[in-house]
Amino acid sequence: MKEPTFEFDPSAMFLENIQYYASEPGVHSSSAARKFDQITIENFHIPSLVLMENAARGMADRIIANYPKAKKIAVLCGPGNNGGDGLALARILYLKGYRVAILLKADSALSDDETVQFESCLALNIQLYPLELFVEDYRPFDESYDLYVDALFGSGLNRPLGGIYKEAVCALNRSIKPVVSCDIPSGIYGNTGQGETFVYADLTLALDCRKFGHIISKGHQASKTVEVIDIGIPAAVHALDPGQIKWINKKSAAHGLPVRSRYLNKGRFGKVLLCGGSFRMQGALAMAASSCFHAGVGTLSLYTPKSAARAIAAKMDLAMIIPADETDGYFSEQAADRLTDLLDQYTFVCCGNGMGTEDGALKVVHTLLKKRMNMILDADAINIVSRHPEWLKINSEFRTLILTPHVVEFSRLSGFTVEQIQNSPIKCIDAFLREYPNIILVLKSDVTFVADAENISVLDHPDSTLSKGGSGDVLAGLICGLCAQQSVFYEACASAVWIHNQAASYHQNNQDRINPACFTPLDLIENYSSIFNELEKVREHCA
Ligand SMILES: NC(=O)C1=CN([C@@H]2O[C@H](COP(=O)(O)OP(=O)(O)OC[C@H]3O[C@@H](n4cnc5c(N)ncnc54)[C@H](O)[C@@H]3O)[C@@H](O)[C@H]2O)[C@@H](O)CC1
Ligand SMILES: Nc1ncnc2c1ncn2[C@@H]1O[C@H](COP(=O)(O)OP(=O)(O)O)[C@@H](O)[C@H]1O
Ligand SMILES: [K+]
Repeated sequence: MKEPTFEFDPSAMFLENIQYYASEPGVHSSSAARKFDQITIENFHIPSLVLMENAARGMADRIIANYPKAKKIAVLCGPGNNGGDGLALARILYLKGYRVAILLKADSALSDDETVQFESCLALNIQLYPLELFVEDYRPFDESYDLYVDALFGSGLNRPLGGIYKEAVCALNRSIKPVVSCDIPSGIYGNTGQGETFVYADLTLALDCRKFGHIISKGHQASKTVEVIDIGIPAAVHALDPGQIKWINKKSAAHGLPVRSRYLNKGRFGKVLLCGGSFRMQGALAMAASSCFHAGVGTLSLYTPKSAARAIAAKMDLAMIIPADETDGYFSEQAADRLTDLLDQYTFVCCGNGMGTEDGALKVVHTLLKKRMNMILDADAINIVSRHPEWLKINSEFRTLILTPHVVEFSRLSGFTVEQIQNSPIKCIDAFLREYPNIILVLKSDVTFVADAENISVLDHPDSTLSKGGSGDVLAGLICGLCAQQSVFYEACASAVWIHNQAASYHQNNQDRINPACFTPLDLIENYSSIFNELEKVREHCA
C-alpha cells in the first residue's frame, strides 16, 4: 500500500487557531489514517495502547446503544491491531457483565499490542475458542450469541483473504446474527473499497475517521451504516492530509446557505434564467424552476419553447416566461440567436432540464458557453457538451461552470466507463478536473461528490426517496438558487446537495412522514423552509 507523502509539521498546525480544525474529520485513505496514528504516538506521545483503549471503549458504547438487547457477543479476532481492538472490546464488554466469546486462529502470531490484550483476556478467563471451530460449524454460535464483532483485519490488510480467514468471513456472511465490523469490514481495502471475499457488516465502527473504503466501490455496501469513533487523535492532525475528502454535513451546509439581509431588494438576490424544457418534457423545467424560486432567488425567468411555455404558464405563477421559437416542440436554432440578446439581463443561468439534444438545443448550449457568465449545465445540456467537450474550454477562466451529471452522464462526459466511475470515482473525478480545472463537478448518485480543482467533498446518505425522475431537476434548481445569491459557489453546491438529500427524509420521525415510495420530487421543495430555518440556527450558533 502506498504511504501518504504528508509530513508532520508542527508549525503548520499551531500557527493556526487549533479550534478551527475541531470539526468532524473528513474521509481519508487508510494509509493516511495509519499515518495519523503514527504522528499521534510519536509526536504527541499518546501510546498506541491508549488509542486502542479509546477505540474499544467507543465501540462498546456504540454496540450497547445500537443493540441494547444483545447480551452474548462473539468477537472474531485477527493477527494484528484490529484483532487487538477486538480483544480490548471483549474485555470491556466482559467486565460490564456481557457473556463474551473470543474466536482466534489457533497458534496465531499476535502483534505487540494485541499480545497485551490477549494476556489480560487470558487472566480474566474470558472464553476463548479456536477460529477453526467457528469455521467448521458457526450454527452453535448463532444459537448461543446475539451478535458478532468482526475484528479480523483493518487497515493492515495487504492481500486477499484466503484459508481459514476466508472461510470465517463466508460463515459470518451466512449467519443470521448481526455483524459489527471494527474499523472496516474485513477483506475490504481501506484505500480503494475493493476486495474479493469480505464481510457484509450491519454496522461499521470507523476508528478515528471514515476511510475511502467505506464510501466507494464494494466497501460502500459492505460497510452499510458507518459510525465514527473518536479515538483521541488530535483534530489538527487530520488537517495535515492533502488527500482528504471533506464530509458534507449540517455545519458545512449551513456555511453554504446564502445570508439573507433584510434590507436588500429583489435585485440583490440574483436574476436567474432557466433555459430548457420542450413540448414533451416541460415538467423537468417546471420542477427546477419551483425549486430555484423556493431557494430564495430575487427574480426568475424561464426561456423555453413556445408549446412548453404555454403549458408551464398555465400552472406556474412564480416565474416570468419567455417563449422561444421552436421546431417540433424543441428549441429551434433561431431560439439560440435570440438568447444572445437576452443573457445580459441575468446574473446566473441553469440550462438543460427537459431540453432534448436536437440542433436548436445544441446551439443554445454553445451560445451560453460563449458568454462569460456563471452557469449550471444539467441533464441534456451535459449530454450535449459530452458530444462537444471542446466547448467546456471556451472562456473557461472567465466564469464558473457547474456540471451536475449522474454516473451515466459523467461516463459520457469523461469517457470513463460506468464501472470505472463506480469503482474509482475519486480517480475519475481527479482526471476530469485536471483536464477542466475551472469546473465545479457535482457527481450524483447514492453517494454524491462535489469537487473542484482544489477540493473534494462527499455526501454519503443513500435514500431511495430520491431514486425518481425529477429529483435531479429539483437539485439543479436548488444549486442554481443558492449560487445566484452569493459568490461561494463550491460551498453553495455542497449545501444544496445536503439540503436536497435531507429534504427527502425530513419527516422521518414524524407521523406524517410520506413513505419513500409515495414521495415526489416536488415534496422535497415543501421541506426547504424547515431545513433552511434549522441551518440558520446552526449558523447563528457557530458565529
Ligand atoms: N496503530 C495504532 O496505534 C492503532 C491501530 N488501530 C487498529 O489497528 C488496525 C491496523 O492494525 P494492523 O496494522 O496490525 O493491521 P491489521 O490488524 O489489519 O492486520 C495486519 C496483520 O494481518 C496480516 N494480514 C494482512 N492481510 C492478510 C490476509 N489477507 N490474510 C492473513 N493475514 C493478513 C498482516 O501480515 C499483519 O500481520 C486498524 O484497522 C485499527 O483497527 C486502532 O487500535 C487504533 C490505534
Ligand atoms: N438511492 C439514492 N440515494 C441517495 N440519493 C439518490 C439516490 N438515487 C438518486 N439520488 C439523488 O437524486 C438525484 C437524481 O438525479 P438524476 O439522476 O439526475 O435524476 P433526474 O434526471 O431524473 O432528475 C441526484 O441528486 C442523486 O444523487
Ligand atoms: K474488521
